[in-house]
Amino acid sequence: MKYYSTNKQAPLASLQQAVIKGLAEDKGLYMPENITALDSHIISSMKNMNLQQIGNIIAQSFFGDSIEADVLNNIVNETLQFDIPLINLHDNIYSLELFHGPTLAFKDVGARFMARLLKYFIKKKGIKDINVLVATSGDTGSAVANGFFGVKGINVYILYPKKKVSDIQEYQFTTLGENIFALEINGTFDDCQTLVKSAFMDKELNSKKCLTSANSINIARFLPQSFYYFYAYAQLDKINKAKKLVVSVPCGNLGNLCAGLVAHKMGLPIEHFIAANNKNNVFSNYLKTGVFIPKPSVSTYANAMDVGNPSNFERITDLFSIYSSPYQAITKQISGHSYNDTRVAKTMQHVYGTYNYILDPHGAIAYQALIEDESLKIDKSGVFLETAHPAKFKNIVDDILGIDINVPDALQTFMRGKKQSIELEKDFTEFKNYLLH
Ligand SMILES: Cc1ncc(COP(=O)(O)O)c(C=O)c1O
Ligand SMILES: N[C@@H](CCOP(=O)(O)O)C(=O)O
Repeated sequence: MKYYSTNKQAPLASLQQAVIKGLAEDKGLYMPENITALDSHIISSMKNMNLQQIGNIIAQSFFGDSIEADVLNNIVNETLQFDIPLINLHDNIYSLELFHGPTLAFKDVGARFMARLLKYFIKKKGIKDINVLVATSGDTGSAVANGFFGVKGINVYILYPKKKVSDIQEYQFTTLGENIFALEINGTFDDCQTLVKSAFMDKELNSKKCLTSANSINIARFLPQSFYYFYAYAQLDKINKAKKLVVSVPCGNLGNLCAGLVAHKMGLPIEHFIAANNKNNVFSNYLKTGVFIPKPSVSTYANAMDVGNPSNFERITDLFSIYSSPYQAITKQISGHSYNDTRVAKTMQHVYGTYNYILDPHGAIAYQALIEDESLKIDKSGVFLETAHPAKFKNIVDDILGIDINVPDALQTFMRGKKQSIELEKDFTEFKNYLLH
């Protein structure tokens, strides 16, 4: 399988090239040339499979012609060492709990997969030294740091917006040391993302350093995120509730939603998607107006979704470019909602008070969008993605719910470490000089 750039101005790349490069040289995002539809009987047999077995089928379909079967199989099995349970919250509403991995957010799936695949490719190619650049609004940083920690020959640079991630998230990627370097940028997540993308376009930097990205711009981070859409379906199918499925996704950089759309293109019968935004509503505005206008992000309770210029918008438009009217096709498939912090707090209080379930602010946005969206009728099943453990946002959750949420051991371990970070301005020359020092 070859990968093309969404900007269509770069040569096709092999999987190995796409993973090692991260971003295409025309600044576009790589997409697979073919997204093969699975036979419906394979999808219906998934109800009798576990997560690893399902992950292997999907991975085989994407990457099977580029990697030996046993290698791919091991990568998938090592990646998916935790469950992703679907919890019936009430009536026809289900929470897909994506926070049971080591860093307690959905990013663990893509980050663990990518770390293993990159290790395999750099060994095969004899690359001795590679630098992974990551922009994070909170969760990608910790998942990638965890995935690459201690791996010889790989240095990870995590760019995060100063004072705009939760305390626990910050501990998770600033306390590890060794090959993990945290760069505290005086700006927003979008500034961090722009610095990373600029680094890939800089000739001098690329002639001196081998650079790649572990954001969802990297195909190996992005595509594995479709595994769990199939697994959610399989869990519902097992209890005869998979017909007429609506999925609500809390959106920031749009990688997670886009992975769901890829799963749908592979034949997964999801009837409708809901894109749930916080006040950073560039995408839900686009769904309403047809105009995509990036804007500076504002800080919200759901900080990991504070994105003003989502990267994967171009993958979404690319997926729908086969239609004569892409915008109409997109809005038929996806509806959008946006909520402010007051609404998020009310939702969290309502769900905790009524169902004794603690939502994190990101999941709360997806839940609210799901129950409000007109696509969710009584005969349908509604799934929202609960993308992070609520304890990652302890201060906010405790304040809103008046509780003292228990912090799992996995998170407490990080909090015992010492923060080490380097402060930088949102200035490319400063960042470049830092990388070259
Ligand atoms: C907890 C959480 N929810 C939702 C999102 C938004 O996901 P995406 O950037 O793939 O749209 C993020 C950030 O990626 C996140 O960390
Ligand atoms: N919300 C993300 C932002 C980066 O998203 P990515 O999926 O493109 O890596 C975060 O938590 O860092």
